[in-house]
This record gives sequence, C-alpha cells and structure tokens, in this order.
Amino acid sequence: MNAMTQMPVPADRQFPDPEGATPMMAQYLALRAQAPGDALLFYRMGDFYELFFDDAVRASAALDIALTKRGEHQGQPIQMCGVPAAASEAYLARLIKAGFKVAVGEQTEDPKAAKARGSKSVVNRAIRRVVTPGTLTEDTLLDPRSSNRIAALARLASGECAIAWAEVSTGEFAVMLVAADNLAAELAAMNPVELLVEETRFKEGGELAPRATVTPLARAKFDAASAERQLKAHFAVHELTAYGEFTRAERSALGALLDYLALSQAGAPAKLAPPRQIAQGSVLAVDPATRASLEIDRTLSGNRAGSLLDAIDRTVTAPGARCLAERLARPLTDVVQIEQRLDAISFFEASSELRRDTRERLKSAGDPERALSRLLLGRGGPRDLKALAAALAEGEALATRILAAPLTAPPPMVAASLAALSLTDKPELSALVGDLERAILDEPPLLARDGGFVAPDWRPELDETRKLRDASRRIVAGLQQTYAEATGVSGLKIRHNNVLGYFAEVTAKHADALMGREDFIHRQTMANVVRFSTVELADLESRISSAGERALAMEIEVFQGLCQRVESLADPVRQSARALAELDVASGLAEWAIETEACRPVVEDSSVFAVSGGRHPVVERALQRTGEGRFTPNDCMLDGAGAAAARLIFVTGPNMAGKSTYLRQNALILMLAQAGCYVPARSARIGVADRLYSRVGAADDLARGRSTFMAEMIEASAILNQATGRSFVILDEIGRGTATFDGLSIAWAAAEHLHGVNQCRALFATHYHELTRLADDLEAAGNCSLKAREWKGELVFLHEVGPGAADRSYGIEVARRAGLPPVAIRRAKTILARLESEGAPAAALADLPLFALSEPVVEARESAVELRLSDVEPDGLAPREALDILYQLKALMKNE
Ligand SMILES: Nc1ncnc2c1ncn2[C@@H]1O[C@H](COP(=O)(O)OP(=O)(O)OP(=O)(O)O)[C@@H](O)[C@H]1O
Repeated sequence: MNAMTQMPVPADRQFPDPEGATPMMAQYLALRAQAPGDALLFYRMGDFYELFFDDAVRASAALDIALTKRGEHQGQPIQMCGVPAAASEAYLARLIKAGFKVAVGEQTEDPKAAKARGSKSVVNRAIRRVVTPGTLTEDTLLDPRSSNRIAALARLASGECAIAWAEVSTGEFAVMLVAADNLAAELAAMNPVELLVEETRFKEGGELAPRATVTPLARAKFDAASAERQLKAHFAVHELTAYGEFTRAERSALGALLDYLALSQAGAPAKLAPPRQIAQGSVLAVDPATRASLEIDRTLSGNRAGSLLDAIDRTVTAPGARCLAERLARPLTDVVQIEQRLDAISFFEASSELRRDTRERLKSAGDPERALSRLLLGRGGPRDLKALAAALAEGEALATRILAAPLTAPPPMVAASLAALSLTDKPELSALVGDLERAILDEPPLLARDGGFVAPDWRPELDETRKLRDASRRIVAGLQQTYAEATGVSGLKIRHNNVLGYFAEVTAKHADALMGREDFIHRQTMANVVRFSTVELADLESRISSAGERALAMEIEVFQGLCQRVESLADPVRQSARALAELDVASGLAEWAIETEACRPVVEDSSVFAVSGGRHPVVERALQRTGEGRFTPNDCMLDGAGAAAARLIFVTGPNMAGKSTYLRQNALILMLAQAGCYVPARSARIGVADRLYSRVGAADDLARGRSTFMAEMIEASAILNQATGRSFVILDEIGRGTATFDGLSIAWAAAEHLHGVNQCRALFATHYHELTRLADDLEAAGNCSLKAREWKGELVFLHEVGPGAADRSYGIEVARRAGLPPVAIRRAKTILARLESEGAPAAALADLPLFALSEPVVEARESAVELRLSDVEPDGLAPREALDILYQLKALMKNE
C-alpha cells in the first residue's frame, strides 16, 4: 500500500444535519454519525448497499460506478451510488485495496415487521461491522499465503514504547516492548496491514510502517488504566498477571487494539487468544532497509517471485506458507528454540517416504485457521464446518502415520504437533469431528442462510419435514396433468412466483376455458398469458412453505449447535491447525534442503561465523533457470572476538565479480540459520547475532525527500550507532555516492569504527583499494577478493573468493562489455594509464581510488592533435589516407 492510499477519507468530514429529513434519510444520517468519519457507510436497502452524499462521490470514483441522485435534502439533491449486496465482497475488496474503510449498516428486522408498525416506518438498521484492512476475515479478501496483521503502537511520554498486534483471522494476540530506535525494525518484521497510532503520531506512523494503512485514534484510546479494565473484562480474568507482567506501554497498546477490534466488529469482538508477551531481544532485529535490500519476502520491485521466501518455500498449505513467512520475518536468538526447529527438519529429512506421505496428506488439510476464525466471528458457513472436520481428521491420520513410522522417536516440536493432532485423548473433539462429518453434506453451500446442507439421517424430524415438502411438490407437479385434462387445455402450466405463489397459467386464447369455472380463480391477465389460482394449490403452497420454513429453521439450529461446539473447543482446534502448519513448514524445509543440498547449520552462542561452500539461494536458482552456468560456492570465516578469524573483512574485486552476491549470501545464511532453517552451504557454524544490518546500494528515497547519498548515510549512521559486538553487518561500497575523497574518508572512518567501537562481525565491499591497507593496521581485520582472469583478451569472472586484496578492478573492461562507445573507452584507458604512471607524486593522487574519475583528470585535457591521433588506426590506413591525416594534423597545430 503506498502513501497515496493512506487515509483517503478525512475523519472530520461534515454530513448535513437531519433537520427536515425524510424518516429514512434521518435514519441514514443517524447511522452516518455513528460510523467512523474516515469510513464509507454501506447502507443496506433491499438487495443493494447504497452510499449517499460525500461517501457516494468517493465510492463512485474509486469503483468507477454511476453517481446518481435520489430525492433532495434541505433543497439540495442527494448524491447516491450503490452496489448489489450479492456482489458486495468484490466491491469491498476493491475499496479496501484502495485504502478505504467501510462501515456496513444492515437491516436488523424483516421489512414485514416494519410495515406492521405502520406504513411510514423505516426498517431498523444498525452498523454490523467496520471493514478495515486489518480486520478482514473473508477468504476472498485475504491473501491465503500471507498473514493479515493489525498492530497498535503505544509511545508514552517517558519514551517507553510497545507494539501490540493481532491477527483477527487466527486469533493471534501479542505484545512486546520495543526500544524507540528499533520500532521500524520491529514493524518491518511484523509487517502489519494496518497500524493504529495516537492521532498526533499519524505522520510518524506512516514513516515507521510505510506499507500499512495508518489509522489515527484519539489519545484516550491509549489510556493504560481503561485498557486494563477492558482486557480483564474481555478475557474474564481478575488480574492480567495471569498472562504476564505487562508494563504501562504494553497495556496501553493492547487496550487500544482490543477496543478498535471490538468497535470494528460492532460489539462482537474477535475471539482472540490471551495476550502473549514477547520478550525483548528474543528476535533477530532486522531494520526495514536491511529487510528490503536482502529481498526477504519480496524483491525491491515488490514481487514475491525472486525473494528468499519464494526460493525456499515448499509448503503445500496456506497456513504453512504463512508460518514460514513468519519465521523468516522474525528469526530467533535463542539457540535451544532454533535447535528444536532444526531437529524437526532433520526428522523429515531422514525419511523421504515419510516426508512424501506427510506432504501428500497435508495437501487436503485446507485452511482450518481461517475457517475457525470465520465461525467464531459468526461469519462462517457450512463449508467452514466441513473444512474443519476434514482438517482435524486429516491431522489425526497424519499423526498416526508419523507415529507408526519405523524411525527414532520424533523430536520435541514434532512430538508436540502430533500430540495436538491426536484425537484419541480428546473425546469431545473426536466426537465433534465425527458429528461434523456425518451432519454436513459433502459439498455444502457457502452460507447457512438458505439451508440445504444438513445430511439425510442426521435429524429424523428434518428428514420427515423434507419428505412432506417434497411430497407436496410432487403433488403440485401431478396437478398440472390433472388440470390440463379437466380443462382440456393441454398447454396449461403450473408455475410459481413470490407474489401469487403456485398458479395455473394458460395462453390468452385458452383463458376462456378456465374463466367460467368455479374451481379456477382468475388472478392476473398479462399480455400473452392469464393466471389462475385454486384452493388446492393455495393449500399445497402453504404446506410446502411451512415445511420449507420448518426445515430451514431446523438446519439453522443444527448449524448453530455445531458452531457452539466448535467455539467451546476453539483452543484445541486452533492448536491442531497450528500443528498442521508447523509440520508443513518442517517437511517443506526438509524437501527444499534435499532438493538444493542445503545443510543443517551448527548454531551456537558464540561470535563465530564459519561457512564453507556457501551459496546465494536466489542467484543460484536464477542461474539454473536461465542456464547461465553453475553458482560458485564460497567460504566465509569471521570471528567477532578476532580470535579464530578476522572480525572485519574487506571484500574487493572487479565490478561484476560477485561482491554483492557474496555479502548478501552470508547475511541470508545467518538469517536462515536463526530462523531455524537449513542453509545453502556445505557446512556452517553460526554464532547467534542480535541484529543484522545490510547497507547494499540504496535506491533513491525520493518519496521521502532523500537523495541516494543521504539515504546511504542515514542507514550507515544507524549501523554505527546501534551495532553491538553480537551484530552482523554487511556494507557494500559505502561512500561511493559523493566526491572521491569524501567517500574514501567516510568509508575509512566507518571501517575503523566498526572494527574498534562496534566490534561486530562485518563484511565490507569496496572499490577503494586504499582501504585494503587498513587490514595490516587493524588487529582483527582482513582482506579477501573475488578473482577474475584475462583470457584471450576477454575478462573471465571466476566468482571465487580468495585471500588478499584484488590487484585490479577491470572497471573499464566492464564498461566496454556494457557497450560504452569505443572512443570513450580509449579515453578512459589513457586517463587510467596516466593516473597509474604518475605513481605517487602527490598525496592526493596517491589516495585516489583506483578507478574513479576525479578532478586532476579534468585538468589533463588533451590537445586537438592528440585527440585526432587517438582515433587513428595506422594498420588500417592506405598510404594516401595517411598523407591526408598528416595534412589535417598540421592544420590543427596551426589552430592551437
Ligand atoms: N558465486 C557466484 N557464482 C556464479 N555467478 C555469480 C556468483 N556471484 C555472482 N555471480 C554472477 O555475477 C553477477 C554480478 O554479481 P554482483 O552483483 O554480486 O557483482 P559485484 O562484484 O557486486 O558488482 P559491482 O561491483 O558492479 O556492484 C550476478 O548477477 C551473478 O549472475
């Protein structure tokens, strides 16, 4: 979502006052006043949702539908547009995507009941929900493979900050304290679609979470004391300590979020799990710039294809895909937890048969998490019930299959999943699954509203009523024949509509045959046909409709009964759904590991980073796909303590040799290892990092008014200010965006700072060869370089990392390959030769980066004669041409 789509509707819009309004318009304006100002109001009128006034203007423009008028209010025409209720989800989806919120006002009584109160009364209506990006539950509106979080940010005057977040569709509800300078990193990890902030912090919210819709709330909503009351009431506990010791900021964030969810669900708040408190520092901090530059879940251009997540995702279910995305978004720092995840992968890696069976079974598990949440919110249907039953039954079968495998005992994480999935020790859940399977037809309709989903044999009374209804229908069908014979009109038809009920219909020319008869009562004459009712038909009609109504009422009762049972077992159902997702992730990662020869990393509490044969999973895949050759694996050895290896390594080498790839692949390996995944390497020993930073060629951040160089410096200063001895940093060509000496000085100082002050593990790619000399002076710094070779006049990149600094950059060769005009290439070679041949006459020249243009070169302007000569290829000249050129040169000399 971009900045343009944020809050397109100001909260303080004015609607007309109700003075002089028709009763319906008065009701509309009352509802409009209740709805949040920044939301559009969908006002249900029969089969349509109508929008009026400013709402109509905005919605008709956003949806590209006709803007019309309906009557007048206070002498002004009322603008109106509408969408059919049956297709409203598609329109909602488009509005939400465009950054709107929508309050849905429904009819809360039967129009007949309103009529009974008097002919002028208006059908009662109420706002049933406010649809916002963060409170969606509909499958059609959600991306099945990504989570849909809503977060609230509380910042106290004391500086204490907390973020609470929830996933309405799964019931997740959590909170964590966050250091102010980590807010952006945490929000990037969480990736909420909607962020609630105090109204005075609206702008800051947009900066912290540029991809979210930012919703400003009144300051009072963040009041910690009322938050505590609300939380206690919601979870029906005396003390919140049951769930943890929450600080004021945490309570404030949780309360604001809960309140918003309750309001958006119009008093029927989402069924959330009790708040989970996430410890600070339990997650590898990765700031938004790093996350973006490493292309974790989407590429810099915003696509999932080409990201790390896309490269390693072999999950077969939507909840599995969401769980994997979550792990990559929040890699861990706790070695024990990481090891547990790795154990689960190893378990599935060990047996290909078990892995295949597991993945096969999971494919039919569906998305029980989201089905459950829809049912809990009263928005589910029979299909959701059936989906839950299928998932739970599949889970049970899977647990039995895995436990029966002739393997070593499953590791703790897998064992916990199997325990959650087993139904043998959960009689109530098991009975529910059995009942759901028997009670609901195999392919039930989406909604319960129209019935037709309860299986035969489930309720004998229902079967009886249905039989009655069907028998009456058969009698009606039989009557057509009887009436045709009795009247002698063979074309007589029995039809049905909502106004007349069942009636006999004949063409106009046969009407007389029925008109005179007592048993046929004339009801309607149309252009071509005439309609009659009979006592018999009326009687059957009432029998059919009352049987139908009774059958529907029974079906709804069955549905509600089953929903209540699901609700009372929501916790174990949720745990089973989670277990399926985790088994999907573990077996999927094992599949990926085998397919790509990834290895299990040794993860430890140390400052070592030792990777042998490391690869970049995305670049490798791209090379395979395009058939451009094999990826060259490379080692990387760092030690924050400076004992086993250098802690800071300068990476040099020609352009295009693979420096950026090398830097990124090591950052990705660290991230994957801490997320509890295997890593693309022959072997890896990874000391857990607290923060990961990557400064790799920032693009212009013009939207926020920052030049490339400014953006680069902001990121670099964050790193130098925040990186600790346990952090891991990759820096790519820092300082290149400014004048040479400035750039070199900045790079130099940054390297010294990282080495001496931050003392973190760092890879530092640079074209400033002067920097490589630092490796001799700094006790724990080293050099490595990517090799290239000239072969038959062509430059060949080996993509191989070796010790020591690069000797040459081959920049001009790369420029030639890129198609710079030959004359410019020749010119560049001349300048380079001059720069190199002058050795070190002055400090300034000596300190020049090897291959950048700079001021002294501009002074060394060539004469016209020299320029003309440099274009001459003597071997290709005929004697006559050579003579001509000599004359030209003499003329040029005269002019100079
Ligand atoms: N280890 C490798 N094995 C095979 N090909 C590689 C390897 N590393 C990089 N490449 C290929 O080389 C291309 C250039 O790599 P990369 O962008 O990392 O170079 P660079 O040295 O950072 O270049 P520059 O200095 O111009 O930014 C990649 O797109 C990739 O196709």
